[in-house]
Amino acid sequence: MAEGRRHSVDIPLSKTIVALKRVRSLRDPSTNSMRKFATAFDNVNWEVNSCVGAYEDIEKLDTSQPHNNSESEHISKVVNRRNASSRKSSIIRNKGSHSKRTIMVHQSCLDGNKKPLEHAMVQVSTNLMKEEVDSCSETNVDSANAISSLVVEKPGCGGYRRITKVMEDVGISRVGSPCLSISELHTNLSIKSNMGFSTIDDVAVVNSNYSGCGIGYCWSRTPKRKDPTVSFDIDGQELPLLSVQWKDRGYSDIALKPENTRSLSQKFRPRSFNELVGLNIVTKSLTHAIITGKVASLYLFHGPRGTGKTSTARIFAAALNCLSLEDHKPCGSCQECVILFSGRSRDVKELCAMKLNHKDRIKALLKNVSHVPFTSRFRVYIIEECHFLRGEIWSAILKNVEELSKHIVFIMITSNADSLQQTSISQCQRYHFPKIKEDDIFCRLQKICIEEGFVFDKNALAFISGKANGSLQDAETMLDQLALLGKKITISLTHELIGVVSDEELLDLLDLALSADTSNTVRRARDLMTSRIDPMQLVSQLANLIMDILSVRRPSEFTNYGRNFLGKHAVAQAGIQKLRHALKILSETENQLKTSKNQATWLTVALLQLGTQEPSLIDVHESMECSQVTLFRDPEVFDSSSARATQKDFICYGCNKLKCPGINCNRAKLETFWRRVMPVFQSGKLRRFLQKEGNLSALHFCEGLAIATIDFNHPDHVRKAEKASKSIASSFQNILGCYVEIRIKLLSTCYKKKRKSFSLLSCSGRNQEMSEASITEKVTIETQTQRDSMYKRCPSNHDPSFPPQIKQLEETTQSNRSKIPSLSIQEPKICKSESNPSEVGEEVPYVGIEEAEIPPTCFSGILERQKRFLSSGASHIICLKICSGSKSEFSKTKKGVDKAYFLAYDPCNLTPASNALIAYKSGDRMPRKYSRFSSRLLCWKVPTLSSRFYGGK
Ligand SMILES: Nc1ncnc2c1ncn2[C@@H]1O[C@H](COP(=O)(O)OP(=O)(O)OP(=O)(O)O)[C@@H](O)[C@H]1O
Ligand SMILES: [Zn+2]
Repeated sequence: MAEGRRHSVDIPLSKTIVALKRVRSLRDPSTNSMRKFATAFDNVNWEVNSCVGAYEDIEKLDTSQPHNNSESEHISKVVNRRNASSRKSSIIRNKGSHSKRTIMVHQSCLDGNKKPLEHAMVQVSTNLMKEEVDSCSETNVDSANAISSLVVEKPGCGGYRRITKVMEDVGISRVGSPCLSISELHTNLSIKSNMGFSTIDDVAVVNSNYSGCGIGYCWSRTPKRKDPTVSFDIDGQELPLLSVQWKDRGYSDIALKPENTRSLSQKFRPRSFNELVGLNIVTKSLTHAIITGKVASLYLFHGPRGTGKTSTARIFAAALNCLSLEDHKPCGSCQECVILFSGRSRDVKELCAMKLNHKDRIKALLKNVSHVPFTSRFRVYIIEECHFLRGEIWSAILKNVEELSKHIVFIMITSNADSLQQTSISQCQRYHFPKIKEDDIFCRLQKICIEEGFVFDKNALAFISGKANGSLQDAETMLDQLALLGKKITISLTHELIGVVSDEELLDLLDLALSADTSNTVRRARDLMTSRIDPMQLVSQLANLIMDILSVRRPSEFTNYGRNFLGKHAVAQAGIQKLRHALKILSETENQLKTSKNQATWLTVALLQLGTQEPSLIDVHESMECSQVTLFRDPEVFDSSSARATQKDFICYGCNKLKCPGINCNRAKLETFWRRVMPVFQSGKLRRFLQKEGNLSALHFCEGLAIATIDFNHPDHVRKAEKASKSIASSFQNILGCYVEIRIKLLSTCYKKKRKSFSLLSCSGRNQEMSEASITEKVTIETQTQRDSMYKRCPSNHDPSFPPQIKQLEETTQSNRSKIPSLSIQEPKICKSESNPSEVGEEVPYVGIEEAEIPPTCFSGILERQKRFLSSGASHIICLKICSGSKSEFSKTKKGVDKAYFLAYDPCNLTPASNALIAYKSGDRMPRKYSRFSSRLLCWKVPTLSSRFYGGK
């Protein structure tokens, strides 16, 4: 403490109090946490000391309060016995669970209880190490017990009262703050004084010279003590271990006083193994360890957050030290239990790994650890977030843990066990804390509601249970918030608070999307996303709902509406396939949304894709029912199967038909597959090369063998691809799980070279040669097929009402196909109306964009118009996307927009059948990368898109 004082800055107490008040106002209203604002105060140690000026301030504030002699008499006894030679001091420490603040009031009333407070000082501690470890341990302080950190030595001398008066004057109250209100302070203190010393809860004696263990205060905020031989006042010698008196006087009630809690989580924090929910195995094992005395020195509690790891660690620590003679431990009422649960045990410390990540600190800890426990049987160190511990710190602990006393127990806690090194955890007894089951969470919430007298709707609780994602803590927090809105917890209130939509609304949206009702899907999705729900949340809700449907978990829980939906979409196999496809799209969309600035739009696009079903690879595999993996592993088998395969018929992936002539093959499906393979290529260079130059033109399966044909336009590219054929094949194999033969093809009659077809085995000399003639023939057929296919799919050929400009545009596009780039087609029309999408559609087919703004309505207008593409059999809906990607890049080029290209979503993956839109700046050349697609695309020139287009303001 002397060390700390050297750095002290004296500030009057009145300022301290004002600061306290300010601290309270800085509290984050959503969490009531100070974490956000704590930094500035982290190392501040407020202390009232013997500074004359400060004391005068206090005197001025209140001199009228009478002193409480009975309190002081009692306390002074303790003081004298404890350390007569030390400077006597009173310390008021106020440490909320998050606020990381300490208020210390030192009082030099050496001799008695009637002297007024003489000194006051606010100390700013620069004893960093100590402070940091202090504050780290504070993060775990149960705020319910925040008051127990109020430590007053000699409260009877009047200083305390004056201070409380000051606090009262500045209006500090307990509500929403880790500080007790003045009335609570008084109440607590008077209870204490009535109960005598043994009933101290909020009052303890601290020697101001005490410098502690070097680790600072533990979560229990127990004052540190240097010399373990100095007997502590509550050491069991003067007081019975299981004091009936205590129980009778409600000591434990005070320690665990539920009114002091700030949240349901704190109030209902479990204090015995029985109260833990969903952790039967863990509790059974730990209880058994205690009963049999087989206590390990190192435990690792890992699992998702909010599943009771910390609570279990505390209960285990209490059980280890519980003095009850019965098997049911912790009893909750013996001295050890009470002290521990009131958060003041000196032998059970909770530390944060982040703060221990320092050699000196861990040294200090291990040195300290070698002492025998103060009062308890076991000294327990609970180390939170242990995945932050550095390797060397782990080693230091592991090295020492065996040599340490048998009475030392480390409990490592983490929610991220994957990041721990195997060597670190090999010595630990590991306990996994699984996610809590929804039913268990539901029961727990119900119990809390009943105890709290909330009126509740069971559906609301069920909904919260599902939303909590296995975290009971999250569920309790949600309930807590709902309870603030009134005593009745209803499902609609829950939806509103949590920002989700009801199952009915979700089903409605899903129904529209699956039925390919484009305009209504867009409208409904927009309604939801503009006012009710965040796109990310909507994706996740939709995905969960589909999973529920697929798992047929809750059909009975669906309303009539839900059952109708099930009847419509989830009865036939095709419906199930569609839902699976939808789930897949949603999961891909979720990833995409994470980096997107225009989430609502992309989600709408994804929803529109739900109606267009493309059987996934899995489906193909299933339908083929082949034992691909075995065949892949066994070249001999492959050989024979390959031979058979060549004689047999291959199933085309594109059209799912045998002997596919390649004419009606669905190119889009191949393109989608090609796109899926891309991320699997480990080499970015190869990936970019294939993406740019290659094109998957065929994929055939037969009994564990797949043959993929990739086209290139230039012999150099073919050569390059040949070199990489092995890795291309293995990437395909990774995805398909079967043997894959890669055939590389030159897509031009100008290059009539002899080409090889490659398989993985080709590297071992089993190349298959294709005749020159066959290649040329196939190439010609394919290009012709592509053109036919594109022409057939042109919406204008099916839809007589299609605007003539588009027809003309398409014709021009066709005729321009050979020219690269073939860009100048048609001047854009400017969107006249932002508000009416249909008007936009009439004015400008497909694209209507105004220089200044791209209102969402315009965009939906685009989507609206694209419905035509869908209805005419197009397989993709393509949205515009800025190609250069980043907003900053756009801003840079905003003025001279010539560099800002607006390209269709990943144009590399477009096919003629995609009927894609591509837009680019007037007068500009399309980037070379995309130019080869220009012949396949319908092109418009568009004026500048504003930044609002992609989510800017
Ligand atoms: N298994 C459980 N049984 C009873 N209550 C639980 C359980 N899990 C969580 N809770 C509730 O959640 C609160 C927080 O739990 P606790 O701090 O023990 O979880 P944790 O797993 O350590 O979480 P974190 O990883 O976020 O620290 C408790 O106060 C309690 O109310
Ligand atoms: Zn006990």
